[in-house]
Amino acid sequence: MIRSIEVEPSAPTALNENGLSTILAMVVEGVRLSVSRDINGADLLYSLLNAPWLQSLLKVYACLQQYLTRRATPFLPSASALSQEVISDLRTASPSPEVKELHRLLRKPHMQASALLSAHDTVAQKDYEPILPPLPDNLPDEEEAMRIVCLVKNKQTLGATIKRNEVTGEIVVARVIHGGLADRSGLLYAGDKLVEVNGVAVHGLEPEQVIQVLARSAGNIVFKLVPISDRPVNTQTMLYVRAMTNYCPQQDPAIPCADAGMTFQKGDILEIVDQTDAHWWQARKLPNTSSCAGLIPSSSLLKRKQREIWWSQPLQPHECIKSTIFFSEEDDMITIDERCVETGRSSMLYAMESFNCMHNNCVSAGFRRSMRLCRRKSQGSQQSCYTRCASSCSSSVASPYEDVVRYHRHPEDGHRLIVLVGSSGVGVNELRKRLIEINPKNVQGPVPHTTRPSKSYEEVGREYHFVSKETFEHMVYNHRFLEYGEYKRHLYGTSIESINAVLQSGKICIIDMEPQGLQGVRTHELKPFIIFIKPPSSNRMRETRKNAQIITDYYVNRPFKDEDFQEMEENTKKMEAQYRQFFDHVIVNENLQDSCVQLLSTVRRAQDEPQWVPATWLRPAAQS
Ligand SMILES: Nc1ncnc2c1ncn2[C@@H]1O[C@H](COP(=O)(O)OP(=O)(O)OP(=O)(O)O)[C@@H](O)[C@H]1O
Repeated sequence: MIRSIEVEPSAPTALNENGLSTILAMVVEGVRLSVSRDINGADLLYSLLNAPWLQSLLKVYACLQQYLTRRATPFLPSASALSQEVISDLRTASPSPEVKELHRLLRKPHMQASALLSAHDTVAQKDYEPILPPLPDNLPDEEEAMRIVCLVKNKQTLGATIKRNEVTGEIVVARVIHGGLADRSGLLYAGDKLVEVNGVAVHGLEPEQVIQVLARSAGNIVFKLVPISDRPVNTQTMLYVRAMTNYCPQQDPAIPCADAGMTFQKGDILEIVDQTDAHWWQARKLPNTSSCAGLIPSSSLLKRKQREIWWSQPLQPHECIKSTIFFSEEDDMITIDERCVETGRSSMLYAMESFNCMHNNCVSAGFRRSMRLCRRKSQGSQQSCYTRCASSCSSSVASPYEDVVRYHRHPEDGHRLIVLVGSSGVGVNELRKRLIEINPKNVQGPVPHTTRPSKSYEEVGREYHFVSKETFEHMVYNHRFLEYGEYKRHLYGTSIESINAVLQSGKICIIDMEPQGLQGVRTHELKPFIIFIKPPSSNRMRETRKNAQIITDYYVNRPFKDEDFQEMEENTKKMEAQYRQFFDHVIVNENLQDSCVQLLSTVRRAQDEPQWVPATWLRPAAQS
């Protein structure tokens, strides 16, 4: 017969530190009575309630209850010293089993000075709650509600800026910098009115004079302030951006406080932690997120300046954007240096044929000697090949910050396109070729298109896709080429189809291209990972390129000359200055073998590890 177990009702027991145990004890007693009355299931319940693990849990619970009501204070601040004392006493004590066990326990490595007890002492000796000075008791009744804030000065800056209200003469906290001392204290807020700093009345003082008072203070800084009534709440979510321009607060006359500003360079990933101010955001530079944030101009502020300068520039035909713009005309503060290709003046001489890479389809495709020669010419003379213009070209150029997200390629997704960029002669082709040679099953270059007739030893679709001029021009018209050019009246180009063909075969596609084309290749379909190849110092170049040959217009190559190294260095600097924001990784090609290893591991990481990519690549619908 199943009957419910009845527990004698009793006066409600407060659930204090022993409350739960008491209730359970009563339940156990009730169940015990039920057992004696032979109620079905009571035996089981009784044994469950009496189980040792339940009793132990109750003890832990009771301890935690006690802990919640009491402040944790150390019994002594030097447990490790005491432990050493006990160990030495135990050596002379009678060797009972208890003494031996205690001795053994205290000598265990985790109890010794460097571990548990030492950690205990470090915590015990810290004073986490500095005693604040008592509130003055002679505060007049009519005075506004004041707050006394005491901050303990350390090596860190205060992390707050102040300004003076020119009408009232009041000194107000202008902004509290995220992660700074003031912010972490949680006691100072933007808008708080300062009344006194370390006992000095600040009304009517210049902000610089207040700073001097602060600088003089040693130890604690005591602020007397009228708190702001409505604290602004930062409800914005964290935003990550890639800087598309350089910024130096020290050269920015418009920044409210240069010392609170943060320098950044093109390509830096920034975590925007506060956008409350429409003009001045607070940001941290990744990967160092533990640091205090700094002030940076907001996107709209930079855009406005860009637009002002845009209209002051004469329009240049056939160019989407091609300008070197300065934020401040006087002092050269922010260089916004964008170029969205599509230049129309010169045709770049393009590919002829491979002279040295005819072994198989994988290696021969795309290694075009004459293309490298033409690029060298185009780099030297500032000419450019034709390149594809991104659909979002003008909008992305206008954005000083590009929204980015972490992208971790799913193993079933297509591989990311690997793009190598570098000054002519630096070793881009050599590295690309070697990567394909050591990984022919996994890595491949795209097969270029050409309008020239095929040679006897060439196979359709191996060295080139041989197409008619009409077909080629149709492809140009439909933006199907990443790069194309003309050489000896024949057209040559790298098409998106040929890249997709490699990617769809499940291989990693690797290309090299002129930096002017990077904007056009940065699409969500290709998700390119761009690697910049840099030369080492001229001296190291001289040493490492002793036996290297630079390709020439003739069939015979020649050794490198000092002028080549110099030119390479200059071109590298120019490329970095202009396109650095697009580089996901930089390899200094000093030792060829090391560079190959580095390239291989970088390519793997690009495919298998999370990377920052433009947010529009994962939300293409948002692309405008
Ligand atoms: N780290 C290195 N150490 C020694 N020699 C190198 C190194 N890297 C490349 N080389 C050699 O330098 C020469 C030029 O390299 P490569 O042809 O790859 O240049 P590139 O960057 O493709 O330039 P271009 O576009 O002008 O062809 C080649 O002979 C190559 O073998």
